[in-house]
Amino acid sequence: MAAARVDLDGKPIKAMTICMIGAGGFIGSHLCEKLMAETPHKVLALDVYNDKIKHLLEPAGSHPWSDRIQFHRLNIKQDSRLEGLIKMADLTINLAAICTPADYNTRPLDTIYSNFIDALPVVKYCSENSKRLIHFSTCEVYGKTIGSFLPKDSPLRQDPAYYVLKEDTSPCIFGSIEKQRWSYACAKQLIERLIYAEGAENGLEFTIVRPFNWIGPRMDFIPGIDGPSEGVPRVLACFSNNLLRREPLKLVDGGESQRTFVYIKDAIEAVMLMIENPARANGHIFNVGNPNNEVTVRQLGEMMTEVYSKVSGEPPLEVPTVDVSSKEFYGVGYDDSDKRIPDMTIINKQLGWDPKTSLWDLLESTLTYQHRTYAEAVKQAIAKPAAN
Ligand SMILES: NC(=O)c1ccc[n+]([C@@H]2O[C@H](COP(=O)([O-])OP(=O)(O)OC[C@H]3O[C@@H](n4cnc5c(N)ncnc54)[C@H](O)[C@@H]3O)[C@@H](O)[C@H]2O)c1
Ligand SMILES: O=c1ccn([C@@H]2O[C@H](COP(=O)(O)OP(=O)(O)O[C@H]3OC[C@@H](O)[C@H](O)[C@H]3O)[C@@H](O)[C@H]2O)c(=O)[nH]1
Repeated sequence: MAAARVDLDGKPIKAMTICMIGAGGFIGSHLCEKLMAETPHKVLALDVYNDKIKHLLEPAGSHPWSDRIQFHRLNIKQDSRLEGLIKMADLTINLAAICTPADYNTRPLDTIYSNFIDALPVVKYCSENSKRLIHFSTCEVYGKTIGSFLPKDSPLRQDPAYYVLKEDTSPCIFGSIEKQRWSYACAKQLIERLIYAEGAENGLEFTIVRPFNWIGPRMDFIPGIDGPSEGVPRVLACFSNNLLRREPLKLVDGGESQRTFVYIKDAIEAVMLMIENPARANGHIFNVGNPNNEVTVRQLGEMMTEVYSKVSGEPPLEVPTVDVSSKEFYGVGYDDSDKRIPDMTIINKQLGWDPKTSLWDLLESTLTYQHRTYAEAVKQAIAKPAAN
């Protein structure tokens, strides 16, 4: 298996050691799984939690990859082991971040520290030790589309030039400072600029990834089951929680915002190409999303209701959705990206990557997982509310 691996230019791929920061999260867990199952690479997995990668780590010594993955429980905010681990690796991948919108306006300081200040030493150690860095940014750096500022009935709103998001030409458009929603996007933008400058001035070999709503199994948590009862995760987990509890799905401000969703397994293929094709990936910023999977949040809710009914065998609620204001749901300072369609030209040209999975198919496999993993626990929690 390992001997046959070649890169996009037909050259053999050498086994490498990867320092993966935030390896215990949603994306990290899928990336670790893929690296263990299909490559000879070693992973130094850094995180404060490891629940989502426990199946790869335990029981110790029982997997064919046991000697290729090592978990290091550490907080990159304050841990002197960080530089040593980066030095031991050929490549560092930084996924660590606060990246849940409910936090951006309610914990703006933690959000800014996590996405900018805490990422600084990682960039510095990579630059000083001449180590390659793949840094996870976000599609939120684009903010709002130019088209959103046009009059509602302007025909220009139909012109892709006013809404398709391109790495090298689209501006970054955020709301005013009191709209603290943008604390995250702004911090991510500044760390992107810093990494880019390290590349330009000090020769840092970097790749920046801008994920566009990657979704799939193990994303976030179900409140009161494997996360805090009052916690507000991202939309996939919010809607899954509502479906599992047979509650109407809450549509923020009418559910009019639009998103494109990409299946985590498709997106991980793109990251693998970046890891194994440094000559094609270095110095680039890549959108990673699925422009064909665009829906409004309302349409997402309707589709998830239909798919969940199919996979669970339960009929949908008579009133499947309810409207809620953003102030009520997220608090003051919330704002939203109106529309997010990634331009795919650069990733397609450099890495030949295209997403494959339709929204219906990715929801079917993801909601089958949600149902199998959580339905019983949710039922028990509902039956014994006092114990929770
Ligand atoms: N999932 C998406 O669609 C999406 C979209 C845009 C951007 N991103 C970016 O991708 C990255 C990963 O996202 P995810 O969806 O896997 O999120 P996640 O929250 O599931 O994973 C992040 C992981 O980082 C860890 N972490 C955070 N701070 C840390 C610290 N100080 N020290 C050590 N570990 C720390 C967390 O414990 C968590 O396991 C983030 O940078 C996020 O901004 C993700
Ligand atoms: O229960 C809910 C949850 C969310 N929503 C809406 O659904 C949309 C998507 O919300 P999500 O929480 O998934 O997150 P967003 O797409 O707004 O941002 C995400 O995008 C990229 C990443 O950087 C982050 O993971 C996150 O910031 C928003 O319009 C939100 O208002 C609901 O209508 N109801």
